[in-house]
Amino acid sequence: MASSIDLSAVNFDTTSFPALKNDLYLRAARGEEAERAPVWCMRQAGRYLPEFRAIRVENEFFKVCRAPALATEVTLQPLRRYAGLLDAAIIFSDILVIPQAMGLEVQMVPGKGPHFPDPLRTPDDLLRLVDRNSGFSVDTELDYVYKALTNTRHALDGQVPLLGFVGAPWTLMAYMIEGGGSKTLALAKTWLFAHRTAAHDLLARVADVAAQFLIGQVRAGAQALQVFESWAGELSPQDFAEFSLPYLALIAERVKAVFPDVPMTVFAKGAHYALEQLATETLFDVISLDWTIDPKAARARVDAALAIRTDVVPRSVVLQGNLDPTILLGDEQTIRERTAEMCQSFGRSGHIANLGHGMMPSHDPERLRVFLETVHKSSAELRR
Ligand SMILES: Cc1c2[nH]c(c1CCC(=O)O)Cc1[nH]c(c(CCC(=O)O)c1C)Cc1[nH]c(c(CCC(=O)O)c1C)Cc1[nH]c(c(C)c1CCC(=O)O)C2
Repeated sequence: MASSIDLSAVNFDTTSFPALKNDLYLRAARGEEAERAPVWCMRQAGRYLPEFRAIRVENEFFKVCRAPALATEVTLQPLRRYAGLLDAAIIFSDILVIPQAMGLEVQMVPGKGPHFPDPLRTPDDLLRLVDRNSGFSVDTELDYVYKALTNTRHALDGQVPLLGFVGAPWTLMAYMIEGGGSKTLALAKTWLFAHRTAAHDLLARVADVAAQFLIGQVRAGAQALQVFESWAGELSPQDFAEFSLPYLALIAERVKAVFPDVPMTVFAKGAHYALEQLATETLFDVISLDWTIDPKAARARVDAALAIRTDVVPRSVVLQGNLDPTILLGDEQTIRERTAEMCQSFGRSGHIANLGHGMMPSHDPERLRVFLETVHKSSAELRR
């Protein structure tokens, strides 16, 4: 199967792209009226799909990220399988391409996840990172992601919009110091409380790269952007306010200064304590929720926070989410019920349907189809 992909059949022309045929996601993300909630899934391309695993047999994870034809192929796999059911494509890549570009080695260990053989240990290790001052160019280092985006945008032929993404500074810092996944993030959090200046230095450098990278992704063809702060929930509200929020806000500000009309989503997993701040102190258009918060409560809190802010330009904030991904391990009847309840709970507007986190390798692809079909049906009924 993998060998049938022609690696030379690529198109890197960024001057013209096919016309968009389904703009439901973009309209919803901008807070415009939509006939139903658009739907897509985090990790919609991944190991739960046999066609993805088939590609991975012969191709190491980062090789797929770096070969535009392969990245395009796996990005399109869920679009093909769930024809007409997904309203967005997300480029196949990883948040860890930034630490790699900044000079750290990252391996993807089968069955274990990401592994940094030589992570940052002490503030002195910051000298090992390359940045703008050492002649490093984001656009050169990460050009392979731009090529994957451009080629994928052509291959999509306007079926749905193409999303680009980055990892947020705190989450990337945590990986760069922990060297992989961790239960407590004790090493990374040591920096917050023992090396506070170095922590801010690192966060600022990553934020700078992330903002430039997102701008480059739009130039390459991304039509909307998402920032993943997957480890926000490990921070107290006070520490989120110091070590995460300002960098999220900075990234959105810098991208919006160049591309004000490109919708931006923030997914700060576990940080529902910060909903009000995300809504009023950043320029993100969409806040993505995990499943630990009731959508109705989230909507009410965001709207209340926006209503009392008379000092900013009035804006609406769209919510994305938030079905617990493990519900897709349940029976079809339960998936239908819980998905319909979720749609109802988000209400008749301002919702992009998604899971509260990514697809898991143990998911049955047919259960995801039930979720997608149910969103189409219940959301349209709700708005009729
Ligand atoms: C934390 C994080 C990472 N990567 C990402 C995040 C943020 C989202 C989240 O919180 O889950 C983001 C990501 N990673 C991947 C995508 C592709 C696009 C999509 O959503 O379909 C996206 C958006 C592919 C991937 N990234 C990874 C895979 C599986 C690796 C493989 O094919 O062997 C995929 C499809 C590997 C990866 N990459 C990362 C981890 C922790 C792992 C291992 C996780 C696992 O075992 O499922 C870091």
